Amino acid sequence: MFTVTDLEKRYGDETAITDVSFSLEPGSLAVLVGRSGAGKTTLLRCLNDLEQSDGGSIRFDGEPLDATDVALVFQAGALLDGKSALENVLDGGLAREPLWRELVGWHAPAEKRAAIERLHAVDLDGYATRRVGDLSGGERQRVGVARALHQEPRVLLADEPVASLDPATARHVLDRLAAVVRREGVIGLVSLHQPRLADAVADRFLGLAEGRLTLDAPADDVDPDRIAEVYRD
Ligand SMILES: Nc1ncnc2c1ncn2[C@@H]1O[C@H](COP(=O)(O)OP(=O)(O)OP(=O)(O)O)[C@@H](O)[C@H]1O
Repeated sequence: MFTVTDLEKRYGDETAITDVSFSLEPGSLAVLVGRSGAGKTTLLRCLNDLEQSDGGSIRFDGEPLDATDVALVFQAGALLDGKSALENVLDGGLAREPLWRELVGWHAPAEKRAAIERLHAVDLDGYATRRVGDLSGGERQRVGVARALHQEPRVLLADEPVASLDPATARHVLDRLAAVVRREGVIGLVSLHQPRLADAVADRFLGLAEGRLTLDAPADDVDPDRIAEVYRD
């Protein structure tokens, strides 16, 4: 169980998030919703250790979370365009490999097999040797998901992973992400701005309003009116 308790983050005098507490189960995808400025990115950055929180705790099965347990899905633009899809995914596992292997571009066969399996999981069979710079937005975003999975995280985070995609492509990327989260028993937390898409993939909803958690419920118990409330002034 992934447990966040009383998390707080301030920027100077401004409180970005406060009193944020929730728990998430392995193998489920939680969707984080909220208006612009509600604190979604701040929360995800605190969970990924990109920001130092000002209070509260983040634990996994009662133990403080190790930064290597958490992976953030790279935005498509953060991938290395000149490298192949497979090389970008392999980069996700660099922490497990000696530096010299990366320098000479040689990866252990087991790592390569695992990386190819990650590409398969996001429907990118046959794309291993394609240059990422030549892929479409949806394909690149799926490489980003495969790369994050190759870190073998316990917690997978994504900040608006489909913001720049058309609705059908966005749905496909999210469906693949949800499927691997469920199959691999990872804890998934993604922020989304499109309530319809959120409804299609979420196992649980978290909603932030002005830095406070105002919604935390299984998706089956949340109707569109309840989500609209999170966005209300
Ligand atoms: N580095 C920063 N320095 C100062 N204030 C910040 C910083 N980052 C975020 N904030 C403030 O914290 C609050 C929460 O911002 P955050 O980016 O987390 O919101 P968000 O819900 O992700 O918004 P959006 O949907 O627009 O991305 C906002 O008031 C924002 O202006």
